[in-house]
Amino acid sequence: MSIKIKVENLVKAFGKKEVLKNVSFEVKEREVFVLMGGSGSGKSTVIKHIIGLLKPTSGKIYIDGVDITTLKDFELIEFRKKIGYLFQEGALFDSLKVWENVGFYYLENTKMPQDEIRKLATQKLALVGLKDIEDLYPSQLSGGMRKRVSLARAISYNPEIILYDEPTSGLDPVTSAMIDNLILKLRDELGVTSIVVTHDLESAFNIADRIAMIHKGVIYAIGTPQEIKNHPDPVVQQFINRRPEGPITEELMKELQKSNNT
Ligand SMILES: Nc1ncnc2c1ncn2[C@@H]1O[C@H](COP(=O)(O)OP(=O)(O)OP(=O)(O)O)[C@@H](O)[C@H]1O
Repeated sequence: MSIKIKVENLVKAFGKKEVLKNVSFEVKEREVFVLMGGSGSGKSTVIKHIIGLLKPTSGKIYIDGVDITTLKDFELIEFRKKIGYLFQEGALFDSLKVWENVGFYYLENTKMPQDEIRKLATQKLALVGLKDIEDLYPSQLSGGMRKRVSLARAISYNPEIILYDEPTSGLDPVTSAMIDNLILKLRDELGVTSIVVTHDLESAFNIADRIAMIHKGVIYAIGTPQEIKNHPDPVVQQFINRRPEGPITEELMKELQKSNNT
């Protein structure tokens, strides 16, 4: 399988704070690649670079062999059509109806008649298990429904790559399982390549072809779900077994002490 996304020596600093110290990984075509790590470890920052919303301090990001960090703004806009992005907080437009949110790309960028866009929105909504909500506004939906509407929007223009930022957070277990199935269905039926940022360990182990753990600004561990389960490193074991005590907590306490003393 060919390499769809390659992140090479990605470094990102916000002011003096270096969030990503040196992140490198490759995602193969049709792969479901899960990125996990503690809060604030830089997962969303990584995927914002892949869609070109952030520019690296240094490093390269290749999509289909093209280094997107060197693209001009108009080239980047064209390139983004390959990529669907499910924002962590959903990011729906409150003043637009559900169908307009889902069909936003077509309303903004094409001359497609409105009734066709609406039909397309209905189809995408059905894919995420929603119906008869086209004319509602986001404020009239539950959190889980809003998340699924965002997902319907992310898949509206049939992207080759989908970046999911915590797709199952705030969802009930059944809806979460449905989203997991949808991620796999998009891979199997449409050949989509996915990067999924998640804290939901059950979902991660269910859907991942490979899992990478980001810690201290680098890719700390990477492998198949089985390899990660059997990983000998105590940091990985503390994380995947949700243990409150261990090296991650100890490092955190040391950092807190250090900042209290300065
Ligand atoms: N635009 C920004 N300006 C300044 N700091 C930022 C910016 N974006 C992210 N950060 C910082 O970078 C760090 C990583 O943030 P990021 O959102 O990537 O983490 P995350 O791993 O996705 O966290 P979570 O799991 O809590 O969503 C955090 O300390 C955050 O405050």
